[in-house]
Amino acid sequence: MASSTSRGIGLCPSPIFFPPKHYSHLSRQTIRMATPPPYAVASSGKASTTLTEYVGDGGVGVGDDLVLLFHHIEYACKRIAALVASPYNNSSLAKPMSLPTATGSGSDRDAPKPLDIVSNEIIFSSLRNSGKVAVMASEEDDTPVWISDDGPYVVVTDPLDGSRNIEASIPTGTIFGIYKRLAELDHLPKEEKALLNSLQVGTRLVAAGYVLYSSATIFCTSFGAGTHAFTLDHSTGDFILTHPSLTIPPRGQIYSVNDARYFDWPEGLRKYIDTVRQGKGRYPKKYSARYICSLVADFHRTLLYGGVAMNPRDHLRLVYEANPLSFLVEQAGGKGSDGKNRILSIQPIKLHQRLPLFLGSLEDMDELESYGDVQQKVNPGYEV
Ligand SMILES: O=P(O)(O)OC[C@H]1O[C@](O)(COP(=O)(O)O)[C@@H](O)[C@@H]1O
Repeated sequence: MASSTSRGIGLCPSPIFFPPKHYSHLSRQTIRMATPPPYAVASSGKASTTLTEYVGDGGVGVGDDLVLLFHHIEYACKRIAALVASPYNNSSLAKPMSLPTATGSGSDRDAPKPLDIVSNEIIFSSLRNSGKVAVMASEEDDTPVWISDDGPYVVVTDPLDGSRNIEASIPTGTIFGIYKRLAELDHLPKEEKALLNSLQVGTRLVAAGYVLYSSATIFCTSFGAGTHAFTLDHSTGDFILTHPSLTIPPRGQIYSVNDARYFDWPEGLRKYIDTVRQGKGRYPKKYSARYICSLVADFHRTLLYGGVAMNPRDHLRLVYEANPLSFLVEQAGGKGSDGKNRILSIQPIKLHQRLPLFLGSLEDMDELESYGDVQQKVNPGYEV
């Protein structure tokens, strides 16, 4: 295990969720039978669609392997949701850890908090238990972890993004992307094939998603046929389909950026922000600013309300954050770019590669990119 983090940190017991670890050998039909029917009933009298049902039956045609894998990801995210909301979150689990191995190895990663590590552990054990994953590449690990030679999928993940907010109970999120294992690399040594499988270009994504841990826990996902969001019903433990076929408005009235960095921005980005907030852009309304400093939360709001969410400096990661979220925004009719290029077309060359990230409504993104010079090159390393 080539991780800088120790597997086996004591986990809080999961309160109510039935672990799916025995499901890996079961068929989709058997899982459906083992899954209790949803209690929630829409006003039409029709039972609501759960994520499990949607993935299994919803016409997405993803195949049994992906159904199983999703079941395990769903379970992991429910555990993380319980953890971030627990009293332990406000104590030692929220404190940053020193990162001796990563620092010593010249790692490009930020110092994790125990909650980052525990979330990573939860995702890892769920992926392993699914029996469907060949390799997991996590923002919390220095190198990808080879799990199983015959796992059909590769999972990339940021297990708990925005954890710098955790002591203040501000929203956080899990981000993941799923690729097929590249069978043509099977003959290579494990370390090599683990890395190359994890560096697939975003256009090869089979599915992606995020889970927002906020006032509601939202599981938003796409299999390449639209973007759909499910809300956790805490009384039943089911994710209920609440936002089928999410479409981002072609134009919003909100920009989302850490504008304390204004004086480190390039001219083009300053001009763009100055223009839209004065209502002098292509859309003649004064824009508002919203910035939570938690990527999943800022992205989720942008998907629903439109506008543009950005981090113009080299900070967010192509593999774990930019690619999965760009896949989702494109599937919702929007755009993901580094300010110049389509994110999904950028070939990753490093696992923890960082880049400027702009995600949002089609018209807002086109207008922003027309300013050309929007990537922040001055990146002094801010303390908060
Ligand atoms: O400091 P900045 O540039 O505002 O960056 C904030 C961004 O960093 C993140 O916290 C991600 O960084 P971490 O992975 O270190 O938590 C995002 O959630 C947030 O959007």
